[in-house]
Amino acid sequence: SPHSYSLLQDRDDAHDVYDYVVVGGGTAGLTVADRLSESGRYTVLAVEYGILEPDGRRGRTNMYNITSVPQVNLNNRTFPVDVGCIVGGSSAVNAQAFQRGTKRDYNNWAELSGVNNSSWNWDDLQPYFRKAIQLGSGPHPDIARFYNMTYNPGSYGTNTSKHSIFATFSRGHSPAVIPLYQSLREYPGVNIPIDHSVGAVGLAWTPRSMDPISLNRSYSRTGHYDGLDRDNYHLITATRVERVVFKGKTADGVEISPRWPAEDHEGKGKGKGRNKGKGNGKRIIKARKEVILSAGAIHTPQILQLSGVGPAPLLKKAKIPVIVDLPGVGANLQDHAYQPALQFNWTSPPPHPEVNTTLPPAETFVFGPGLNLMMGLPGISPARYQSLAASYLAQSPDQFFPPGTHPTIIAGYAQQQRLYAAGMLDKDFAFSATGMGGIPVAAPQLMHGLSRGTVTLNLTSPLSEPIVDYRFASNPLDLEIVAENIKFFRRFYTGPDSTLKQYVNLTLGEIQPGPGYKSDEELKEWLRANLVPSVFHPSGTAAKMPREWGGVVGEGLEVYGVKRLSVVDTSIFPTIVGSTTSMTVYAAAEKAADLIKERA
Ligand SMILES: Cc1cc2nc3c(=O)[nH]c(=O)nc-3n(C[C@H](O)[C@H](O)[C@H](O)COP(=O)(O)OP(=O)(O)OC[C@H]3O[C@@H](n4cnc5c(N)ncnc54)[C@H](O)[C@@H]3O)c2cc1C
Repeated sequence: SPHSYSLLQDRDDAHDVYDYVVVGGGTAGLTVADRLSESGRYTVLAVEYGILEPDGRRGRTNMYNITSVPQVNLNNRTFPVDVGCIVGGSSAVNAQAFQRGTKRDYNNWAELSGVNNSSWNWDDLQPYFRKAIQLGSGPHPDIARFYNMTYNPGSYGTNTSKHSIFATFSRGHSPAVIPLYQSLREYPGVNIPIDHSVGAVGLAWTPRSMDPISLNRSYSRTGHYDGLDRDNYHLITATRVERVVFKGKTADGVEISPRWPAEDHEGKGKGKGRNKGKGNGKRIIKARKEVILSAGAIHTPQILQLSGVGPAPLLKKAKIPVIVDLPGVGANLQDHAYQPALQFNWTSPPPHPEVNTTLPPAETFVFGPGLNLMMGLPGISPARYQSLAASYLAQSPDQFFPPGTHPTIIAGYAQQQRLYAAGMLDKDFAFSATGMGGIPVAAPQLMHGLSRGTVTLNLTSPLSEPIVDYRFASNPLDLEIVAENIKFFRRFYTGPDSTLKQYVNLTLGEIQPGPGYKSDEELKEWLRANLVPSVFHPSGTAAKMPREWGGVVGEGLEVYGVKRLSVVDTSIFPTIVGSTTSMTVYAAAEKAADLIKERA
C-alpha cells in the first residue's frame, strides 16, 4: 500500500491520549508529525478534516468552500478563499511554484520578534531550508545552456530518500520565452541573481515541488507520510478538531467530531483512508506534551477563537468563555494580490529562435521553464519609489484600521510599517513577482501589501466557516503600487526604452487594461474592478511577534498566556514572504519540530 499504516481506518481506534496531537494533516502538520514520531520516543496523532485522495484536483471534497466578505475597496466584489481540505493540505492542491523569500523577508521576522538574538532570520533558517527541501534535479543541461538557466545547488539538500520534498527544475522548454528573457536581462533595473533561492530578487527560473523521476507532485503527503509505518504514529481523517480543551490555562487535548454522519459516510465508500466513522459523537483526545495547531492561516485562528483564545470582545459576543485575551488571533491577515493580466497583442506571432534539436523532444514538456521576474520598488518605479516610501512612513499606523482596533495590533503594524518603508527603498525586497511566458502578457502579483485583514468567527454560527476579510486596499497605497507595476510593464513592452524591440520586430497594441486607462486615477479605477486580493497564500493570523505588538506566539511558537499549545503553519509568519509560501512553511515546520523536541 502506498499510504501509511499509520492511518486508522476508524477514528474510534484512536487512543485516549498521545504525547502530541497535531491539528491538521496539511503542509506543516504532516511535516511536524513525521519529525516528532521518527525517533519512536513519542506517540503522535495527526487529525485531518480532509481524506486521503489523489492530489491536484480542486473539487468538492478536497477544498473548503469559503468566500470572502465583499471588499469595499474593490467595488464590493467577493473572492474565493481556497484552502486544501485533503491529506497534504494546500500542498496537495497548490500550483507547485517553489520559491523562498529574500533575505530581508526573514531578517524582518527577526526584527519583528522584539528580541535581540532571534534565530528566525535568513542565515539561521537556511539549514532548515536545506533540511526541508532536496534538489530533485537541476534543469536538463541542454535546456540550461539554451535558456541561460543558472541555479544554486547549495540552497537545497542532497538527500535522495523518497521521504523527502523535492525541488525540481523544468524538463520542458518553450522557446518563445527567449526574447522576453533576453530583453528583460537588459532592461534597466532588472537584476540577474544566480536564482531566487539566494535571497535576491531579479529575473530567474523557478523550480517546482515535483519528484525528479516520476514528475509527480512532491508534497507533504509523499515526503512526510506515504510509506511510514510507525506504531507510535496515527492519523485520523474526515475528523474535525472543534476546539482545544483546557485544564485551567493548560491545553489538555482536543475535542473532535466526525466530518460526516456515520451512515452518510458509510455510503460514501469504505475505501482506503475512509474512516468508517461508527462513532457519531464528539470525543476528547488528550495530549500529554503539546497540542500543535497546523490547520492553516484560515482555520488555526478559528480553532483558537472557538477554544477561548482570542480577542475578548469577539469571544464575549460569541458567548465563548475567555481563556486568554489575545487580540492578535485572526488579525494581521496578509496574502499576495493578483493583477489580472496586462495584455498586448502581437501584430504577428514572434519569430521563435531556432530550437536546438538536441533539446528533449516536445513530449517531455511538462511545465514551462518557469521564468519569473521579481522586482523591488526601486526597479518597478524609479521615479516614485522614494516618494511612495516617504508617504508610507508618514502615515499614522492606525490610520487605515477600523476604529477600536486593539492598540497592540497598531503597535505591531507600526513596526511592520517601519520595516516595509525601508524595504521600499531596497531593490532586493520584492514588491512584484510575475511569471513570464512567451506571450506579451504580464500578471504581476503584489508581494508585500500594506493592508491587513482579519479572520473572525461567524457570530451567528461559530462552527461554520470563519469570516474572511482581506481588507484589501484599505491602505490606499496598495493600489498606487500595483498601478506602478502596470506602468513598469507598459514601459517594458512598448516604452521608448523597451529592450524587446531588438529581439522581436513587432508593434504591440494594448488590449488590457487598454489605452483608455492612462492616468493613475484611471488605473486605480480599473484595479478596483479587476484586482484579486488573494492567490491563496493566507498568512500572519497567529503571528510570531511580541504580545505587546499583537503577536500570538513567541520564539518557540508557543501561544501566549497558556501552556502546552503551539502553532506551526503560515499563521505564524509575522509578515508574508515575497515569494510563494509553501517552501517557507516546510522550513518553518522543520525548525518548529526541533524546538518542540528540545523542550519535550
Ligand atoms: C490553490 C492554491 C494554489 C497555491 N499555489 C502555490 C504555489 O504555486 N506555490 C506555493 O509555494 N504555494 C502555493 N500555495 C500556498 C501554499 O500551498 C500554502 O501556503 C501552504 O501549503 C499552507 O500550509 P499550511 O500548513 O499553513 O496549511 P495547509 O497545508 O492548508 O494545511 C492545513 C490543514 O489543516 C486541515 N484543517 C483545517 N481545519 C481543521 C480542523 N478544524 N480539524 C482538522 N483539520 C483541519 C486542513 O484540511 C488542511 O489539510 C497555493 C495554495 C492554494 C490553495
